[in-house]
Amino acid sequence: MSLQVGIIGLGMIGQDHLRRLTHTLSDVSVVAVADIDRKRAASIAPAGAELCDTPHALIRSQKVQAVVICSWGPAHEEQLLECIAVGKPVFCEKPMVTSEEGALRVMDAEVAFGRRLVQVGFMRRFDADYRALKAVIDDGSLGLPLIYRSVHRNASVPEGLYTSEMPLNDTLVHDADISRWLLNDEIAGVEVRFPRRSRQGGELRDPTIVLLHMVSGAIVDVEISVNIEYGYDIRGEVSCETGVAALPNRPATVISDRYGIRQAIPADFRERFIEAYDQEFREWIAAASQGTAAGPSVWDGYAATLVADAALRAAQSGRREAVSMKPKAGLYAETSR
Ligand SMILES: NC(=O)C1=CN([C@@H]2O[C@H](COP(=O)(O)OP(=O)(O)OC[C@H]3O[C@@H](n4cnc5c(N)ncnc54)[C@H](O)[C@@H]3O)[C@@H](O)[C@H]2O)C=CC1
Ligand SMILES: O=C1[C@@H](O)[C@H](O)[C@@H](O)[C@H](O)[C@H]1O
Repeated sequence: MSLQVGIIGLGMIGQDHLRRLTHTLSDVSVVAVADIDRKRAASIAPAGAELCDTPHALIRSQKVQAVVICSWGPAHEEQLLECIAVGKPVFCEKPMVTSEEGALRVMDAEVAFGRRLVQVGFMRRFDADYRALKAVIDDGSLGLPLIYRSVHRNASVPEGLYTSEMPLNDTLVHDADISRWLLNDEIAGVEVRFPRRSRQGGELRDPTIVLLHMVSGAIVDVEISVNIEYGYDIRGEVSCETGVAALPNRPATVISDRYGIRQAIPADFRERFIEAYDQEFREWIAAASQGTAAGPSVWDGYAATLVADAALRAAQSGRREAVSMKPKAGLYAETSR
């Protein structure tokens, strides 16, 4: 029987995930939806799906075996805690939560439950190119990783809705997570620098440079630019002791014509990571069907939250700010790597 899923939040990414769960992937059916914008939910709900008045009603619905959370970040904690309270597997979009205290509450609840239920939406880990890059680092043929450059460029962000804090507490979480995963390391400290401001973003403080100091001593430098205009551009390059491994540009048709040689650039994350999101959900469906979760865990969501908090502090202080994690619970021993 297919996994009966309920989706909370049917905005941009919720609709994209609804499409893949209803049209692309197998062994799954969307049986319920909820959104504080009821009209939106009603207009988007697939035929036959229950339109729930609240996330609470969706999570408690007898029909729903597993939950997908695509609401705004500040709503995630309450919804996650409720899923854990009823023992339902849950996929939660990033950011997992928006405070360290919130991350610890979710972690305590899952640890007390005694089994992993939560997968966090760090889709880069499911991307074939990032997986190939990690395989090269892990096989050790280039020696130890020393420096990782992570470039994260968005064509644009919604004016007025995307604030100057968001490069650090919304966008950076992907680079922080992929750095930990690629380098098999944890983040010990964070520095933030602001280069010349781009005129593209109006009042927005953009771009941003973040240095992530890893426990091993490796350093990650992250460029976050959110108004680059030409497309969505994600790059990564790992300098190791005896070689360099780089993430390829997205394979796309190369056009040669009178303007030169051109390769299309993805418009946004939905296009660039379309297969990664599909694979992320394939693996989620497989684990949730067994009543559990795999992939990026609450521990990883907690790590990303601490890094976001440290980055916000570092932006204020101009200094390196420490990231200090609690000891890892046994439940998360097998995850992250
Ligand atoms: N992994 C990824 O690449 C991406 C992740 N995201 C994350 O997904 C989440 C949603 O982002 P978007 O779809 O871009 O936002 P959005 O604003 O387009 O959609 C959010 C939807 O959730 C609903 N909502 C908000 N609070 C709610 C609540 N308490 N209960 C029920 N419904 C609620 C809103 O009415 C709206 O329909 C965010 O956490 C965002 O960071 C977004 C884009 C890409
Ligand atoms: O999660 C995402 C967005 O919320 C965020 O705003 C973008 O910067 C990221 O690239 C995208 O993956």
